[in-house]
Amino acid sequence: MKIAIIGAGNLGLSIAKGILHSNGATTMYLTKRNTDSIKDYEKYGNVVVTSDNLEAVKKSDVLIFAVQPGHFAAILEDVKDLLTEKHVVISTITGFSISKMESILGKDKFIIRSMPNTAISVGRSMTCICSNDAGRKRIDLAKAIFNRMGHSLEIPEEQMQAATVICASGIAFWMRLIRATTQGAIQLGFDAREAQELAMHTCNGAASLLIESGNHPEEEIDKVTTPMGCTIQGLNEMEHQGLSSSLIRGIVASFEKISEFKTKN
Ligand SMILES: NC(=O)C1=CN([C@@H]2O[C@H](COP(=O)(O)OP(=O)(O)OC[C@H]3O[C@@H](n4cnc5c(N)ncnc54)[C@H](O)[C@@H]3O)[C@@H](O)[C@H]2O)C=CC1
Ligand SMILES: O=C(O)[C@@H]1CCC=N1
Repeated sequence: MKIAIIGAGNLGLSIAKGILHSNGATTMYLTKRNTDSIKDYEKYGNVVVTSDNLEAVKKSDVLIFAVQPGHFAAILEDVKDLLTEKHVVISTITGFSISKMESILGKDKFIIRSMPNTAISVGRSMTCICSNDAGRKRIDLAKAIFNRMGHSLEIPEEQMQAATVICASGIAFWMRLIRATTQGAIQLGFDAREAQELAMHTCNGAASLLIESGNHPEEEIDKVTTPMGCTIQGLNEMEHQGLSSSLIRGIVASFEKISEFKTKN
């Protein structure tokens, strides 16, 4: 697979790391306007670093765009005449609709809109995807690419903003929960490094339990909560203080913000 990542910034480089981690490409082009900070990637023999988007597009089949929303239309205009039947266009751009991409590239192009998260760099992204009509022919290819770097789910385009909140911003939300747990563990006497180790591996274990068993979280909670025990005591206190409510409200506030962005653009 010949992949180009157009816009090797935070997310683009996370994807590049995920692709390298999973041996997911025969060649990979990484583009950026100023390439100094990413030249090191050329130490991987199959990686080409360049500021020339046109060269990257010509030499690649799968084009993953990870630039800021304000730059995307102009870049599509620049490359559109180079697109052929071999190309699959995958956008990771927040709030940029498929119809907007089609209006620049044409409806006949294979277009996939995706929302990965930065855990793609370690092969653990939750990635939501959707496509235009033509792109349906390449949706399995897109899923295969993202499944090598985590888990993917096809969703209707209307849910893409909500998926951004849950999956992309979600990394930040979960980080805060892990940090808060770490702070609690330090207060109980662990040193900072151990406290984080306990917090993050417990978090990993909890998610893995659900992924592997298919169980509802409450089924797993029931197994841990001894009647009159310490777990239910802690859990109820967290709920009295608004744990679930605060998470839900934060998610809704984040969605309101992203919806505002959509209206403005
Ligand atoms: N950071 C995240 O967790 C997520 C970000 N996104 C989306 O991904 C996109 C990129 O976000 P970030 O990586 O955070 O931004 P960023 O600013 O770190 O990266 C964008 C990169 O594009 C490069 N660039 C600008 N113009 C270019 C051009 N003409 N040709 C080639 N490269 C060019 C910039 O030099 C920069 O390195 C955004 O649209 C964002 O909405 C989506 C999901 C998650
Ligand atoms: O915070 C943001 O607005 C962007 C979208 C998803 C991740 N970062």
